[in-house]
Amino acid sequence: MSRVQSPRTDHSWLVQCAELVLPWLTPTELAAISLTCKSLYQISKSITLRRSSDASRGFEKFPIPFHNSVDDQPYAFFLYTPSQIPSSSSQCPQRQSWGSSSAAGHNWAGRLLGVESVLWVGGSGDNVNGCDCQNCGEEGDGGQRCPCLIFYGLEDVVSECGPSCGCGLECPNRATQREVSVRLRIVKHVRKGWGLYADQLIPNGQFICEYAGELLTTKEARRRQQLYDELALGGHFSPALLVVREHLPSGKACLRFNFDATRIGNVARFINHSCDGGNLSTALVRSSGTLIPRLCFYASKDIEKDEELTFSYGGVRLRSKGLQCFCGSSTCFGTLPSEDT
Ligand SMILES: C[S@@+](CC[C@H](N)C(=O)[O-])C[C@H]1O[C@@H](n2cnc3c(N)ncnc32)[C@H](O)[C@@H]1O
Repeated sequence: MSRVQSPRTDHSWLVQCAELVLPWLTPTELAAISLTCKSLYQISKSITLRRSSDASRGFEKFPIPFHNSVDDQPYAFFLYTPSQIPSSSSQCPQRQSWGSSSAAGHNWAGRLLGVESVLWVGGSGDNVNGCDCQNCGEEGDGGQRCPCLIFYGLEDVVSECGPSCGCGLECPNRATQREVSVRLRIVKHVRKGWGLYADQLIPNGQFICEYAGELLTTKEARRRQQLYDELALGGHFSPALLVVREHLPSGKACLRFNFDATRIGNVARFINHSCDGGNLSTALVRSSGTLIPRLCFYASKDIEKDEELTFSYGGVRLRSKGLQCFCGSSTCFGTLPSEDT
């Protein structure tokens, strides 16, 4: 004879399902479901707490918490990728689990469904101390010498080992390909929105992070910029679409890259602008064997704990109605840099 299940058993089944499903929901969906019953309210609350304690969803070395004493938004919602991803719609995920108690400790590619990093180097390989190049790992006057590490005569272009080398992530010439290794937090400012802050002393020259996000075609970047401009008009929307132009020594534009971290990105999407150049410098980093460079951020001076990390978004202000700048520097221009893409 079959027994009728007790309400208590049904309830624990609901809780188990909720623990599996709710981490995939957006904040709006989570808020709606939390209104349905006391148990789901409690689960949603603990998911919200976990989300606000680590923006990186466990992908980086240290948790990167949100702090907000301005309003009641506990965290900013976006999908996390530690490195660039191509933007073709079939490869970009619509959802990513975030806020489950067992979220940490997995390979990121597995959690960002359907997406492979264009620069991900899996496994450490046999030759963990350097790449396959003849002189890799030799100590020269200035320390490590590797033919893969070439400066093109321009301060802001750097080359690292990449997929065409036999080395793994431990190679000293892959400094920008590992996790974010400094302690950071994300703090809300009443006028600038969220910003990225140092949670430790960061020495001059230290690599901070790359600008990870979707790599767009220029056509798609233009389409999105139009959309973002319209959304920004209504306020409460912070686009994170960055266009990088690589110039030939002659000064003529040579290559253009469009990185969009608005929907999918990493912590770099929270770095605000400062008209005085801030405390970060940028470099385009090329890994041998890859075509697309990555934009990387380094400390351009010693940065104190609790200091905001900022850089200059550029010097061009083409739009007459640019957004107001609140960088607070003595050289503040009044409006944010803006350019039609
Ligand atoms: C890449 S996002 C930076 C993170 C952003 N504050 C957020 O809340 O997500 C760029 C946007 O941040 C805001 N922002 C950045 N720097 C600013 C500044 N100095 N003054 C005012 N707003 C700023 C603008 O809305 C800009 O479009």
